[in-house]
Amino acid sequence: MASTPPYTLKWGIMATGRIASSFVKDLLTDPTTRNVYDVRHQLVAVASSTSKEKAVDFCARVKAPSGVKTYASYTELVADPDVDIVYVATPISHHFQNTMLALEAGKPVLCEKAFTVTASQTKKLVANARAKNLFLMEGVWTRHFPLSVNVRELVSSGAIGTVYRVIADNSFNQDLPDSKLGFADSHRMVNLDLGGGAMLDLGIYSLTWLMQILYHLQPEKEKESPTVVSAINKYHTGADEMTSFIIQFPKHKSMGIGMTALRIASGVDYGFTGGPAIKIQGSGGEIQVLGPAFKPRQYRVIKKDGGGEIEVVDCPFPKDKNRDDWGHGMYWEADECARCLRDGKLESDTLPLDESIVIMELMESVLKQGGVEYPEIITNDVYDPNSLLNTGKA
Ligand SMILES: NC(=O)C1=CN([C@@H]2O[C@H](COP(=O)(O)OP(=O)(O)OC[C@H]3O[C@@H](n4cnc5c(N)ncnc54)[C@H](OP(=O)(O)O)[C@@H]3O)[C@@H](O)[C@H]2O)C=CC1
Ligand SMILES: O=C1OC[C@@H](O)[C@H](O)[C@H]1O
Repeated sequence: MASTPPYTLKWGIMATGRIASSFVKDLLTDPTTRNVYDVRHQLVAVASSTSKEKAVDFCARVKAPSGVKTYASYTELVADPDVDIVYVATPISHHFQNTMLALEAGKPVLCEKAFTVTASQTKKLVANARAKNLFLMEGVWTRHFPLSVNVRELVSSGAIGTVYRVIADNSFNQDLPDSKLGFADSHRMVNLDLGGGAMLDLGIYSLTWLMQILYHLQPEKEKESPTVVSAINKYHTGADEMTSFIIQFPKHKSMGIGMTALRIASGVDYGFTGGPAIKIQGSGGEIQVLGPAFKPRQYRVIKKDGGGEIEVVDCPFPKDKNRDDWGHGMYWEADECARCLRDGKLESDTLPLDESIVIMELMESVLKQGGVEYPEIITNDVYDPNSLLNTGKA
């Protein structure tokens, strides 16, 4: 246990949707329930682009402590001097303009995945954060799980030899009769206006598994950006509903095979009975990761010379009994933000900004090869504080 008092990070929450609620409930859990003693979190403000009532209702829903400020605009939130960092929890379509709004107001940002709709937008966010000396991170929570940390360490230690291939799938079982999916056409999962489609929302997790092993662990001097080929089936809205891609690292002789789909599932029971959705294959063995690619719960290590023995490691998500037994797993990325801000770091070593740019370039290429096109208002990379995406008002 640390003897100095924990560093407190004061959060401002932009948007009041589903993931904002899960994230804030995680912020409000006691960090010691996950054995964290060096940092803690305080919710200071919540903003809805729609109305103050929505922000007030949100606070009630997450059982926020009294005194949290509520705003009816994102502009008011980013101007609040008590806010240390802004969490952007809007649809993907809005991330570029909303993150820029916060950076322009001098606020560090944690922005939900996918970072943006285009690579050019991500590059502009990164350039702006760097120019202003502000912390910025893409919110790919899975990277910060102890499970991911353990698996990366295992691979680095050579536990399964040289890794030559990673296979990862993140697919949702949303098939309905008449070629329909279980989302209304207006839903952010399939609506092009909101950056919808399997790749940006779910495929990013498959790509995360490929990249955190095959790219992130490469020594800095040998970092090799991969080439990519893809195949896409489109939904009737124009968004991608089934997307597969192969990334290749010629110098390292390695490949990653990524899949995502809205119509079928990632195997029976996310791999617990039907085979894992993530396999990390090396010259000396294999690591299998079980559970949904965005929230896996177990990994298995099978060594070539292990005589058939399988090491099974469960990685639970700590819950806080005093917060309705809540604990989703987003607190680890929040802890990472707190440690970075405490230590004066402008980016995380776990998901560096240059890596987010490479990831965004890959996703853009995957979608372009499949002919997916998003509307101009959400691909535009010119910041506009008065954009409908910032004000919510036409
Ligand atoms: N890390 C994870 O596990 C998950 C991450 N996500 C990511 O989080 C983001 C938000 O997803 P989610 O919370 O499920 O989405 P929701 O639709 O539930 O919420 C989005 C919120 O954004 C705000 N918003 C602003 N403009 C619009 C608009 N035109 N249409 C809809 N909402 C708008 C709204 O809040 P308000 O009216 O208050 O401004 C709304 O409540 C996405 O980027 C998604 O990829 C989503 C789910 C899981
Ligand atoms: O990020 C995500 O992970 C969990 C899914 O339920 C959600 O749709 C997606 O946005």
